[in-house]
Amino acid sequence: MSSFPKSTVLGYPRIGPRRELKRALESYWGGRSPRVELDRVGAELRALTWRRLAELGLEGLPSNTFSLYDQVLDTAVLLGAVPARYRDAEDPYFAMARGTEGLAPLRMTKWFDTNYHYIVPEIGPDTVFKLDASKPLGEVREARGLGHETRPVVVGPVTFLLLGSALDRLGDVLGCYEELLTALAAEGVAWVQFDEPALVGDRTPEELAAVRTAYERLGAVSGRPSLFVASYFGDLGESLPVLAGTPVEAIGIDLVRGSAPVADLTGKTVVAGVVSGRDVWRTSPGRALAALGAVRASRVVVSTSCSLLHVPYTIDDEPSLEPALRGRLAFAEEKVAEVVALAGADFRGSVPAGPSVALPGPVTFDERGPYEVRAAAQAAHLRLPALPTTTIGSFPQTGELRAARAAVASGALSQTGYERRVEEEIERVIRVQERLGLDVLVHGEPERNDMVQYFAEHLDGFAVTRNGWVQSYGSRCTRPPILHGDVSRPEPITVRWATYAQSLTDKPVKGMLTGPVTIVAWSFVRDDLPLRDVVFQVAAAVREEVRDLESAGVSIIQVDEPALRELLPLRRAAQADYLEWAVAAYRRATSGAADRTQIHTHLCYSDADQILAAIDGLDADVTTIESARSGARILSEVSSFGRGLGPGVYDIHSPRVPGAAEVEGLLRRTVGVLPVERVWVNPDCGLKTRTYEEVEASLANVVEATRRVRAELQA
Ligand SMILES: Nc1nc2c(c(=O)[nH]1)N[C@@H](CNc1ccc(C(=O)N[C@@H](CCC(=O)N[C@@H](CCC(=O)N[C@@H](CCC(=O)O)C(=O)O)C(=O)O)C(=O)O)cc1)CN2
Ligand code: MET
Ligand SMILES: [Zn+2]
Repeated sequence: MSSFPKSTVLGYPRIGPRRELKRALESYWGGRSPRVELDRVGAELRALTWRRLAELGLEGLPSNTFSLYDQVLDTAVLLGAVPARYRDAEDPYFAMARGTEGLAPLRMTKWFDTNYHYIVPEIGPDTVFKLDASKPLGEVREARGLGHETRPVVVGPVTFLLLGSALDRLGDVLGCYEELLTALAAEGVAWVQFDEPALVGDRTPEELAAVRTAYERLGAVSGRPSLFVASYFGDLGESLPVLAGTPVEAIGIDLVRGSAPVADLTGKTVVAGVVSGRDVWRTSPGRALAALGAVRASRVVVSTSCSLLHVPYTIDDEPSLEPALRGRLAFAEEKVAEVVALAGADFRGSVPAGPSVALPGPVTFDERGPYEVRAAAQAAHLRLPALPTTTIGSFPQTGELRAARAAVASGALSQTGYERRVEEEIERVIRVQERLGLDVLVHGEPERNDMVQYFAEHLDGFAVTRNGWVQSYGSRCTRPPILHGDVSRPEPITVRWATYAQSLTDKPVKGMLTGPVTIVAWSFVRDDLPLRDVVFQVAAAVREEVRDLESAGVSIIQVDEPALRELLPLRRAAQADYLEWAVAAYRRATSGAADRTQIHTHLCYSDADQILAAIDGLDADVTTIESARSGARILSEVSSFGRGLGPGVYDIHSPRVPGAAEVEGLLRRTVGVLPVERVWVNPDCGLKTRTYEEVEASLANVVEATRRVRAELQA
């Protein structure tokens, strides 16, 4: 058995330093380039990654970390878990990821507590697992052709099945994993990495037994490669002794989120994640060496805390960042260099650092009146019809708008010219909504590159990047802002666009803000303050914006919190505390509004179930949530809120235009469950990724469906 190389990373970005993969994918999907071109770009990106990692001196190179869409979807394909309805599609892989005309895609949801989304495996009792190892084998061979020996990375059986809610199929799936090990051994592969992030969550005794069964069976495969089970995003807790009791040779432990295990792991290799894959800060050598020194194992390998998928490629691509800040930063390439440097240091006998102390957060206090009082004041002021229709905020982000922003950055377009362009777009959005007959209008958010980055650009304490793209799902990326100092709002941010929009119409226009939890969740955040203190600073800035919008005459203000669920700690023991301060921060941001100002909030993930009480606690006058795909279940659960509710009447993630009858059906179901006077009618989420053609057709049907249901109410 070969020993584990002394330095490694658990995974690497794959979208390309200039988003080459995004462009190749979108060009292929749009029919503008052939499949061979997409495959050529993929091969080039893989070669670039291996070459770079080797140049930086990393010894243990991973493979199969590339993906054309998502590594969980790749695992489903590896195991043959392709639902029958996709098998005849022209391209089953992308059909599962994105759907086709007439075929809805598989569900997509957040990867643990990150802003990365994976495709949820659909596994039923009839799923026939059958190994197709062409991708991992292909990457191993491809790397070898380039002179690199690699360690293929595959989502492990327990995590894969838990994500697919099908742990009962363990016995069947293990057959495929056994075959995979045999195939990799035949290829001369020395080590294989199974990612098991699900093991850092609370696991039942049955689930722990599944871990034991899985790795005992895989450990018994004769002639197999050495097994490395990687955990990340937290502590293994009760899963660690279970794993340690199986024949796996190496265990990956997140020493940034988690702490060094007290257990003696003699006999095992520990792949110690001391360089964070979740932030962009340089690693403190003292802290890292102390963490490494505290591990008791036969061999300690230096690694990242998780895949580097969640950070941008390199700070070399950010020449305009302030030098003082730059010096504190490490993106993927710089983190690899840190791993290599730490692996070259002698860390035995280093002393553990003292634990950091959390400060108590500010308490909430409410100035707003009780809901009944607010609702009456708002009704008198707004005079809305029953079943008011509205949208979630953004309208299509056209290529023209993006190009205009790029032109400002390059100096080809003046700031005034750009602002005029934004105003034209706002006017277009207002006219479209008036023509459609919507009741509560939005300005469409054309001035925003992103609902978080835009605010970061206008707040002190944040820096933004030029090329710091991180994959969010498929070809979609974000540039998470860097929250590095105390946050404050030098001047109003959205007021001029909101008042401009309101000046064009007699219908109420909603002001549109992003909430403090979401701004922080979708940024890279300083680590010298407790997260909640940072969130409260952002809440104070949002609160000022709410007040200024109100003073400018805006009578409905929406404060979005789509990431409220995402930051929920993976362990139940920590959840109540998080939810308490997150809700308090939201109320801090919104409770400066007068009773007659209507506060809306928006959340758009189907797995809201676990945080319903917290959503209720936000105390928003109106809550719009995703529901078109999750169905009636969510309706009955939110019916107890006792305030306004807008369960989405159609899914905006697909280009499909819902028929009026279909929307009418959903709406009838909604008013069957919720008191009609509290129901709002809206799509599931913002419309920025759609085209005007799709949006106008869909919204026309929403308005028509609402008209039909209203007519009956009056009858
Ligand atoms: N931060 C964040 N997280 C989120 C969401 C969100 O809206 N924001 N929504 C959920 C789903 N996730 C999403 C993530 C990204 C996108 C998305 O559409 N991203 C855009 C980029 C948005 C952006 O930053 N746009 C910039 C830059 C656009 C650009 O590509 N510009 C060109 C130049 C312009 C041109 O000529 O086209 C370039 O830089 O090369 C702008 O509009 O200004 C993309 O990948 O295409 C959508 C949803 C959950 N997480
Ligand atoms: N107001 C935002 C929008 O409509 C909310 C999006 S939630 C991901 O785009
Ligand atoms: Zn949304």
